[in-house]
Amino acid sequence: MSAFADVHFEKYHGTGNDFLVIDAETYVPDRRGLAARECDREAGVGADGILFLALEDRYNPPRVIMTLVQPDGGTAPMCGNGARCAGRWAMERTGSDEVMIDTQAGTRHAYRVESDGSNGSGEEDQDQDDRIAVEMGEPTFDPKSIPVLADDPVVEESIEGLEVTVVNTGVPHAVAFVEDVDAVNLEAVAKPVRHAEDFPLGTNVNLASVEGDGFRQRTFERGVEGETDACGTGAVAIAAAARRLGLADGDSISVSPPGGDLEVVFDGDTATLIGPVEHEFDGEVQTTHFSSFDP
Ligand SMILES: N[C@@H](CCC[C@H](N)C(=O)O)C(=O)O
Repeated sequence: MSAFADVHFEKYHGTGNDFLVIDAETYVPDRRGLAARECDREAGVGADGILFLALEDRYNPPRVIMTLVQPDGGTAPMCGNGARCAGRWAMERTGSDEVMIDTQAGTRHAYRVESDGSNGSGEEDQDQDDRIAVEMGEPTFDPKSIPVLADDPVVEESIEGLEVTVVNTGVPHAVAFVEDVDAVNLEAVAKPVRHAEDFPLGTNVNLASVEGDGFRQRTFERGVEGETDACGTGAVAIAAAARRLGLADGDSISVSPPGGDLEVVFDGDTATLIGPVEHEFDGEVQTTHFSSFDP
């Protein structure tokens, strides 16, 4: 026997990387099924994943436990833009300007970076104009931590015909620097790398090209199994790989995916991801409750 229940969601995006946010207090028996159905851009609401967020507001700063369920039904240990959206969600609920986010990749500090108001926005919109920063930890090139099957760090090596540098920024990323990200068929070059035997858990695949002082970004995401408008861990991966290859100096690196502009700031080797987050709209989706008891 089964019954339907309405589940409230809030839709957020960070530079176009979009998520349904569901309060983890809401009982959703089949999170995988809900994500597969509702992330579909034709049959469902459409999103790059569902963030189930459990707020613990008795702490100061408040804590949030973040679980990202992706459209393929799997969970990811970390999501940079998801964490920025989770940060905004918790800040809206608590009024706090900083929160701690518990992810499978570790606890991350998120905080509001106030807008200087120079875009002429009125007071009411000021909060939405503020950017959200998340401290992302230290990117690692250690093969075992990525994981990638190699004895030494994979730096500018060919995997499935693409010259990549491989780094973990909470999740695995392969980064290829190319002349022009738009001149490459991302899907065609990324899929073989995404599924290469070198990566026991698979990998996300990024293309980057130099633009001005920063980089343009295109990312093929594991779990979405397609290109997304932005990827935060991918932006950090591009910045970390660029520093390692001597393509960037300075502590602040701008990375621009199709959905907007991100900034990656290094303090030593520790990276912070900064960018806009928007609360788009709210709605209801249906979930199915199954019961084995049939009177
Ligand atoms: N969009 C995310 C990354 C989400 C996880 C990734 N698809 C994976 O499975 O590793 C981001 O902003 O970092």
